[in-house]
Amino acid sequence: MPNIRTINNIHQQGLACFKERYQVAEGQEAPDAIMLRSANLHDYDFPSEVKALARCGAGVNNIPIQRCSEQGIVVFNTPGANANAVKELVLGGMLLSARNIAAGLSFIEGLSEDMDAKALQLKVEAEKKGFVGSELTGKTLGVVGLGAIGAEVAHAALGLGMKVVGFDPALSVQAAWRLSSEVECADELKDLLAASDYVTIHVPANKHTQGLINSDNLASIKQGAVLLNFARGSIVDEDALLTALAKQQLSQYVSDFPSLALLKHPKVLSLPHLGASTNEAEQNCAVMAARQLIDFLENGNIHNSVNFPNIKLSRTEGYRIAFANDNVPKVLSNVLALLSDMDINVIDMLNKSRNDIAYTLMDIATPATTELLEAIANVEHVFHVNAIGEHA
Ligand SMILES: NC(=O)C1=CN([C@@H]2O[C@H](COP(=O)(O)OP(=O)(O)OC[C@H]3O[C@@H](n4cnc5c(N)ncnc54)[C@H](O)[C@@H]3O)[C@@H](O)[C@H]2O)C=CC1
Ligand SMILES: O=C(O)C(=O)COP(=O)(O)O
Repeated sequence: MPNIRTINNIHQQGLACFKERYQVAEGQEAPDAIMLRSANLHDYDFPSEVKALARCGAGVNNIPIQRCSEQGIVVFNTPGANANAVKELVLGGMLLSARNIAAGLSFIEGLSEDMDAKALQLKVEAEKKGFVGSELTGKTLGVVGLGAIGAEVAHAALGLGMKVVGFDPALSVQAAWRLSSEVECADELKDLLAASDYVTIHVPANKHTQGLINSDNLASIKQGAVLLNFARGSIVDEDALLTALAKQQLSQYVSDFPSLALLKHPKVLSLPHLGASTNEAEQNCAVMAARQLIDFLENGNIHNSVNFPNIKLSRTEGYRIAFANDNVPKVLSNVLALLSDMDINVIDMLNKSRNDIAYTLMDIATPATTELLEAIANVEHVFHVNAIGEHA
């Protein structure tokens, strides 16, 4: 029976997918796979049994991908499964800032309950002029990153009557197909910043996007623009942000990632990383992650991995083995020669590669023995081998 260790709060519907065929628990011993959300695993010691990690969500900056690849651990995420939830909160963030909602709420919270009804009404009507806002319709939204979330935000903004400019030089063909032709494409990030009343960031956090919004770029931003960050804190350089707020270049920063330097800043609205925290998104992500893990553990198939190639080999007959190796010549032929020497017949086979990693699924006529698995593991450049399901 395979073991699943959970970290973070994983939606019950996702856990229910494993039925009684699996042992699933927080802190489960000898886990074949780990399911998690935002927990930081950079200093985590992976037990030797771990074959897969499933991030119930989009961002994988909390996972040491390179180390996982080296240890043959397949890392999955759930692209698009929480995009709608983030989109809705981004709309909320724009409205919070456009209509002074947070300031209005604190004003009301600060009123004394000792007032009579008439005094309350007079006070409200007298003070509301301090909270006059502006409308989103007719304004320009700049969307940095037009993947699953960026595209949804762009479409919702068009629906509100905003003009939308996007920037995404690495946009996938699939994502481009999803995008409305009404989204204008900026050639440079600076062009987007110069044209937008609101700028929202939807790129992954990695070494290329660290400090993507910096003093150089912020110098181009339209005077008084609002910056929204529901992607990751590291994408915005904090010193540059504070300077832009002080110089009124930016009128507000709305962020899902509170930081000590910004906590009490009057022009910063921070939320406690709530973008994907809806029942629907948590369920979508957990169910998708669980299904991907089950197909991997039971069939070796890989769908939505961030480090291994996608692969799907239908099960017909025989006994399945899977192995991963450095993506260099001769490994496959060496493994096939070994099978031939051991008089083992191959019924079906699929080999895929991605960057430095090659991965093979093979259905053989007889159950894989420990001797066979050890022999494959000893082939030069093979770094992981596994018998899928019941074997000898
Ligand atoms: N606040 C929250 O709770 C959540 C935050 N996120 C964050 O949002 C990020 C994006 O999520 P998705 O849209 O689902 O991912 P996605 O992978 O569908 O889209 C990301 C897009 O960013 C583009 N991109 C990458 N580098 C870029 C750059 N330098 N400039 C412009 N575009 C660039 C890519 O080409 C891709 O189209 C996640 O990586 C995660 O960090 C995701 C979900 C929830
Ligand atoms: O999916 C993402 O990238 C998120 O940031 C969501 O994080 P969470 O699952 O709510 O901890």
